[in-house]
Amino acid sequence: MLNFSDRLIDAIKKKNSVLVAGIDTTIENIPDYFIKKFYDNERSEIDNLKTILFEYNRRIIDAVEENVVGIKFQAAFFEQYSYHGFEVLHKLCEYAKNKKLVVIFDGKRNDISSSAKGYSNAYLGETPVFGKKMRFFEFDAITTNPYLGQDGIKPFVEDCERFKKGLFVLVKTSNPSSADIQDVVVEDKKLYEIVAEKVFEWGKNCRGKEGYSDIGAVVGATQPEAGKRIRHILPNSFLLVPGIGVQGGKVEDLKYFVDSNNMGIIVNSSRDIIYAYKNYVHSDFEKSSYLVSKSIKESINAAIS
Ligand SMILES: O=c1ccn([C@@H]2O[C@H](COP(=O)(O)O)[C@@H](O)[C@H]2O)c(=O)[nH]1
Repeated sequence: MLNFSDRLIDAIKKKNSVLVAGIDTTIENIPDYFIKKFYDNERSEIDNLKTILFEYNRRIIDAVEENVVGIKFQAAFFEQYSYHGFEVLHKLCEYAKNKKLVVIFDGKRNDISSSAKGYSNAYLGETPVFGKKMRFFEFDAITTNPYLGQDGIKPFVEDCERFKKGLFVLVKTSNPSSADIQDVVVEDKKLYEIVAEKVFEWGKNCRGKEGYSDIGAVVGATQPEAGKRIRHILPNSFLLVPGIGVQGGKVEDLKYFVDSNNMGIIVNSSRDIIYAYKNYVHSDFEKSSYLVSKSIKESINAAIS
């Protein structure tokens, strides 16, 4: 099997898209007509929740697959429904994977090394069970928190090497308070620059045949200045860039995040795509999500070409 970065490059070329659709769906935001269609009074509330959450997101995936290179599943939106949500996440991950989409688990996980290994087993690798190895999820990549340093990251990096998976380490996030900690200056450098240097170190032995590392970084689209700096520190890493649209990140600024080949980024959009029906003339949510994802894909391509 190819390295994660090589698989990602192949998928980008095939789709002519660096857009990733984010699945951040809550039941409250699913259109009433869709809920009515699938809600069955004979079923339990939990069974209705699972059915409707799966059926809505499955249709979103079908609607956008032509325009996106992958799907990013935000853990929080499944965790809020406890293990019922995780059952749906499991099915959706498999569904997207069968469509040859790159699937990312956005869980921002990490801990001390023994616990980090548990996370990595779950989402990237295998979990030992009664002397056998069991694989529970088929994600291609995961987002991680760098705060615990190298021993927390190592289990993930080892599984990336072993199972040809990818990692996106939080370096500079898109939220308004990201400066509180990430911009703190330590010995003339901002903390996020030091984290980016660590990402370079952690990823320098995990390169695919195209020369890109399988260990990348999350950098918010709302942070073009940081994007420029981080690209300089990480010339051969993929940047996962969330924050366009609702959060205020501008597609035109993506030119600061790409590498010298105008490559090396994937760009996430969640709410603009999954709830496109709210802003669109089409009452049909699938058509709305299709049209919005097509338009975002085209505007990104124009901005980085
Ligand atoms: O810095 C970060 C890291 C992660 N995210 C996640 O991306 C999506 C963004 O959703 P939109 O609806 O497109 O704003 C969401 O899942 C965040 O948790 C981020 O926004 N910024």
